[in-house]
Amino acid sequence: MRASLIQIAVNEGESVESRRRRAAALVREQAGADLVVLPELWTTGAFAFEEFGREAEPLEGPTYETMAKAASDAGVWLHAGSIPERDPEGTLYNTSLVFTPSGDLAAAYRKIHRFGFDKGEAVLMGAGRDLVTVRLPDTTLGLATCYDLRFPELFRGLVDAGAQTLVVPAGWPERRRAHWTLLARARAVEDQAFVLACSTAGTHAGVPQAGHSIVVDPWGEVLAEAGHDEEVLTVDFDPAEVVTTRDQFPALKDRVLGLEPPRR
Ligand SMILES: NC(=O)CCC(=O)C(=O)O
Repeated sequence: MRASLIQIAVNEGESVESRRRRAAALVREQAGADLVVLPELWTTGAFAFEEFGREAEPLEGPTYETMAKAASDAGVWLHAGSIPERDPEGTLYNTSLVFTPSGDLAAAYRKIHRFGFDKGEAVLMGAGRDLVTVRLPDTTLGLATCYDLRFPELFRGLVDAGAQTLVVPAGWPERRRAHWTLLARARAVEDQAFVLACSTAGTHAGVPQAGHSIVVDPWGEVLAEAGHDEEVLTVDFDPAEVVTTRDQFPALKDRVLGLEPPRR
């Protein structure tokens, strides 16, 4: 299976419309890949909080339309990263879109863990509640977004729902790049799954982005890692390795659930 992670640069000098056109062109260039992945909130930038309300779209808005067409033009499964979605009641969500090679929507995932503590995304956006998996011909994707990477229980939920390839679009800052790489590898090792983690390049809202999109195999080995700037990271992997790893080192079967809290 071939996956291409588009580590697009999100800089303030470029309009959302220009970046949307550029992202679509980059997706079309990946014809021949099985799966193409874009990062989190690449239209606005994940830290450009003031843009969320201004650039929010209905689910089937301009980014949806452009990406559906790009997926069908390229004939690829497309995880189109996430958009600031405005639902019919006016609530904003950080929503990922996955399209089939025919350009139909296969899944939408609203980010569950919002970043920012008492500001930014955490106060501007609503939280998703639903785990989302997507069945591809050769693997099952489990969807998560950026800050979700810090919450292993979400990923265990995805594994329990059948996920074998964990896809994590992000707008991760350079300041915490070491966490990004460490957590991507940790999720791969503990869940015995492929991790495809696609971040942004560039600088927006004064926050330099980490880049360093990364693909990790179920043994925790890094199959490919991008540099700091915009690039397309392409990797070939065998999704069946999830099954062999889980068979040969069946640690997931040793999970003990429902432990008692300490007695005082
Ligand atoms: N957009 C995000 O979720 C940023 C997450 C982050 O910076 C971190 O977890 O650290």
